[in-house]
Amino acid sequence: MWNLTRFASSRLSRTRRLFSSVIPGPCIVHKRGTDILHDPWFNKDTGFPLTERDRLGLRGLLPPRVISFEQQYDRFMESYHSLEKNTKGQPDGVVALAKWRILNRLHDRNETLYYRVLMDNIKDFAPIIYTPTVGLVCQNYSGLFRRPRGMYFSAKDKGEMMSMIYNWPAQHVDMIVLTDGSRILGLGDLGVQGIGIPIGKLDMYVAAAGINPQRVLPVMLDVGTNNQKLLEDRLYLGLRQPRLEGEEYLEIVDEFMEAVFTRWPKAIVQFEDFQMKWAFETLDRYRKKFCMFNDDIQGTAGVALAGLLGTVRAQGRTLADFPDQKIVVVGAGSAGLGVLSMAVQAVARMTGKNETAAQNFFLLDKDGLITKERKNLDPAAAPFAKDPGQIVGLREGASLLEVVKKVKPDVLLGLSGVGGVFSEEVLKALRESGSTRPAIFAMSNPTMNAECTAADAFKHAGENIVFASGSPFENVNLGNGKVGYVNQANNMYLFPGIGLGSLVSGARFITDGMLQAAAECLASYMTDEEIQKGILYPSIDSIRHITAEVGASVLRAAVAEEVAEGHGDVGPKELAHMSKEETVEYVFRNMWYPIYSPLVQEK
Ligand SMILES: NC(=O)c1ccc[n+]([C@@H]2O[C@H](COP(=O)([O-])OP(=O)(O)OC[C@H]3O[C@@H](n4cnc5c(N)ncnc54)[C@H](O)[C@@H]3O)[C@@H](O)[C@H]2O)c1
Ligand SMILES: O=C(O)C[C@H](O)C(=O)O
Ligand SMILES: [Mg+2]
Repeated sequence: MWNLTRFASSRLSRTRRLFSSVIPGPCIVHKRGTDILHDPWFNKDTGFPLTERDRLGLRGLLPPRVISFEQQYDRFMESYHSLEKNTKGQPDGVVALAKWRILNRLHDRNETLYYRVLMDNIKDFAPIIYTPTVGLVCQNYSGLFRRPRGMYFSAKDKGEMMSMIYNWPAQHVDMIVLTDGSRILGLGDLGVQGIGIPIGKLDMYVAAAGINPQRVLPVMLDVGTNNQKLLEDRLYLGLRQPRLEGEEYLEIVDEFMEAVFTRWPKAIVQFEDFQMKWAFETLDRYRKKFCMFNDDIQGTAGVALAGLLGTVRAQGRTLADFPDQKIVVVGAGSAGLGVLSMAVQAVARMTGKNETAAQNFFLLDKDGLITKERKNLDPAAAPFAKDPGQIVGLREGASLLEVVKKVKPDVLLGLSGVGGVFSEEVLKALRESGSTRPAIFAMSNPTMNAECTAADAFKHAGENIVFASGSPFENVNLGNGKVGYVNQANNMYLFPGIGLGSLVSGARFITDGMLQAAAECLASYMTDEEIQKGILYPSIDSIRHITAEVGASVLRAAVAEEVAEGHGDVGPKELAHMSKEETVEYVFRNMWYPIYSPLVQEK
């Protein structure tokens, strides 16, 4: 079942080879003159060749010298590096926002150049356009706002959404990331300011999955906010009213979904950073009706499961030992429950036993260990609630320290949103773990919400641990030339491939089988050699390659489950006849790559 195919070490060179052959086709433009210069999709800045300057009415609107794409690229990187130099010593937040601004300005001006620098420098730039800086951007959004990006549907737009959706200028939309801003990373309810998250996620879609940036749409559903500080902030840009609840809330989301799928029936909607009750409710409500998924529940689960399977391998054991792993999950929200559900499914498949699949998993929330004695036990958490007395001395609401001391877990996995809950005492208690190589997953974002830092994990829990965090940390210098490797366990390794595979297969829905295929693909990507070093996930530098592989796995699962309807002129039968290699090539061929296309004026 878990067929761990090893990939050749030439992964990266293969990606480069596939893209080196991209020849840009002509691009039809309906505009002239300054309208072209002000359109970031068509704009080439000083890169317009003289022939195009003549044909498109640009002569005289630009300095005379034509600068090549490579020179423009170098010029941007030079200004970026001098900004780094000039801001040295300033507070981290100031530097991060300055870097975000310079990238955002390029994004606003010239998308081709922006996405090329993003792709080529993804390791350095992901922490700016994505977690952790995107969190800071959302917190300061009302002050940082200069020009809109994406669409805003508010509670005041009820009854108008079907016509509003046609205000979006692009004729085709493939990928939508939608939030209501109610649980932005671990930062809570940020109302309309949460729009930064769909923007950042879609930047990752373009960079990692090669989704055409002309076909993405970030969306904010503004149903109010319960964040008192924002309600009192005179600069706040969202609705100044408490969040809609119950049916009133669902009516807004229903209306939005109907509008989107009426205009773009083949679009995919990713729900992102919804508070738990709406995350589960909307997933349940729409997943059999529309092509959609919830990234925090489903994307996170696959990435965590791949990491958990990697951990078993890192202990020198076989995957058949996974059901014996004792796993303590801290955080019983949308992410924590999503992870446990997928882990339980994996155990049930491996052992053939459903009833006992959750027995080695322990779940805690803000009130401690969840047992069957919990008052108002959330039905979603019920399958993981322990029988009190099942483990001597473990009572309802036991603290994390008590649980770690008694259970001696192989894995401690945090999705609580609370920085530092893996305290020194808890980490030291993990030294008594039954595992030869305990694992710590401090998955909450952004950095200050991580359950512990990488340095503390290696210092207190021991140097032989495996460590992963949701936001990036530097590797830890353990002295004597030894390095504590830091993995980034973030759903960015899966959501782009889930979206891409669904898109190019023309999936009607996103099934459990497709999500499982995505997780298996990620789990099997790493070689034994890498895993032995504690490296559970690919380098972010190869995110485009892993995303293509994940996309192809998702596509094949969609075909196998008979939900693939085809894409463009490739029908379901042709998809079904493709070999594994052909699906990967097909996915690569469908990935957009930033390169200046010759512009042709529409007659
Ligand atoms: N790394 C990733 O890919 C990834 C993916 C999704 C979510 N996350 C992060 O996970 C966190 C939680 O997301 P969510 O959607 O599940 O949120 P949520 O609000 O639905 O759930 C949070 C859970 O944590 C529990 N909790 C709060 N304080 C706690 C404490 N002191 N001890 C133990 N449990 C505590 C709450 O009771 C709740 O069960 C966020 O910080 C988010 O950024 C990371
Ligand atoms: O946004 C991220 O970096 C991961 C995840 O979706 C989260 O909500 O924290
Ligand atoms: Mg999220």
